[in-house]
Amino acid sequence: MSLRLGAIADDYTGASDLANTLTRNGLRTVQTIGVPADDLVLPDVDAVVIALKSRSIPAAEAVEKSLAACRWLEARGAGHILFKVCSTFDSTDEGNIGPVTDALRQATGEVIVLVTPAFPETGRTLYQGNLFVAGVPLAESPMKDHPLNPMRDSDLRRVLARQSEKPVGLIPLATVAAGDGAVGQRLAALAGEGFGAAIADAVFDADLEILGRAALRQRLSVGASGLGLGLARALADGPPMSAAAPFEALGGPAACLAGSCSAATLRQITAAEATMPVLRLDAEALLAKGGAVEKAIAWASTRLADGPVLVASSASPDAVAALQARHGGAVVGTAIEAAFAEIAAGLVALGVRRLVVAGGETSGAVVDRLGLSAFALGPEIAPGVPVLRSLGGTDMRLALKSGNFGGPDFFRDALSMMP
Ligand SMILES: Nc1ncnc2c1ncn2[C@@H]1O[C@H](COP(=O)(O)OP(=O)(O)OP(=O)(O)O)[C@@H](O)[C@H]1O
Ligand SMILES: O=C(O)[C@@H](O)C(=O)CO
Repeated sequence: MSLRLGAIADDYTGASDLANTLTRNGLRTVQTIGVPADDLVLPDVDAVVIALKSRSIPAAEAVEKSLAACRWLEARGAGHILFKVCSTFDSTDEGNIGPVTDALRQATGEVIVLVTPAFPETGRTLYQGNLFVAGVPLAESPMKDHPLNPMRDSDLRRVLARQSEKPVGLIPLATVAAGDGAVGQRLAALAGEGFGAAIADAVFDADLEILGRAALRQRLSVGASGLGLGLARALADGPPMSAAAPFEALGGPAACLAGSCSAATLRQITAAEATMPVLRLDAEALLAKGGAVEKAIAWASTRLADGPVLVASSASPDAVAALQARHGGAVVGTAIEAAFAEIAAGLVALGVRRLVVAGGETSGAVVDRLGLSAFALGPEIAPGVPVLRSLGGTDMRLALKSGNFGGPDFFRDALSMMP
């Protein structure tokens, strides 16, 4: 297997989002959970997306895991490495996008790295280095209230510079519009001036096609699914495909778990109440570890025979802030993720093989606890969210939804595509 593209994703939902985009744009792709074990048999593919849970861990650990993934991909011949970050650039002033980019740049022998989280299909666009989410500046979007990495600066040059060893420059939209040659010249000029990274503006998929071609002249780039689209279209032999083939039906009980507190997930949970039983977890009770997990599994066990259920801890920004003020943000996040991991294990013990999980960190905790090692890509449920089939181990169908992705009826839509 000699890979055309190797990707390192900083969370599991982001990895399936990217793998979906690569697949739809003509690259046969598989998603692995961490660096694959030597005995994991992978299909013949053009691209591997290694999913890490490295977005919100200490920067040094994120660097170490990302370098290990890079070494594995390069050993399989990956011609280009994409570090997949969130389309809302989720990170803090301590990292981890900057430190990982610096380390990968050095490991790949690059001088400067093209960076763009633009993903127009989901409303993420970049102009003058400023990120917009559905037309709203990042710092005014719901991302300003994220439980783990509130984003309160829309200028990504400043955001990335605060995390980086070297200054961060800009590839303005006018340069992008002038073509991949102009982008290459701008990168070379910035490198000559000592810049280590350049934020590239992009508003339309056509901009990302140009950036994909320019990025491929380098060993490394950093971005979200939009850049994945550009890279895949430049690398693929065939035309984009409209839809991946569905997997065979699995049947049996199905469940949804939501640990995401993103605005889209909150709306989706409310909508789900019309179509399935919903258990809203008491976050204080989960932290108290007084049997809340066991009660949630027992609640599900009496309902699963009648149809899918949804278990959610999701809360409004005010409630999240109040809980974090009482216990500390990291303590809260880790405890709730651990609770979801145990609930997922309990559901699988009850026979659940079809599972929808909302939230990147939540998905990471669940998938790790279930011991799943890789996924094949199925049809797209919503932009950025494919149906996944586990490879090796227990046969399962999953959907790992990024917090802000999906329409109001996402949970119902996902289950209908995972028979
Ligand atoms: N009621 C709650 N109060 C505080 N924190 C919560 C609550 N419920 C869940 N959390 C935590 O909030 C975090 C949500 O992050 P997660 O990545 O799962 O969702 P997201 O950020 O919306 O998704 P994505 O990263 O895919 O955009 C997790 O650490 C989760 O444990
Ligand atoms: O890029 C995105 O927005 C998503 O793939 C993601 O990474 C959310 O966790």
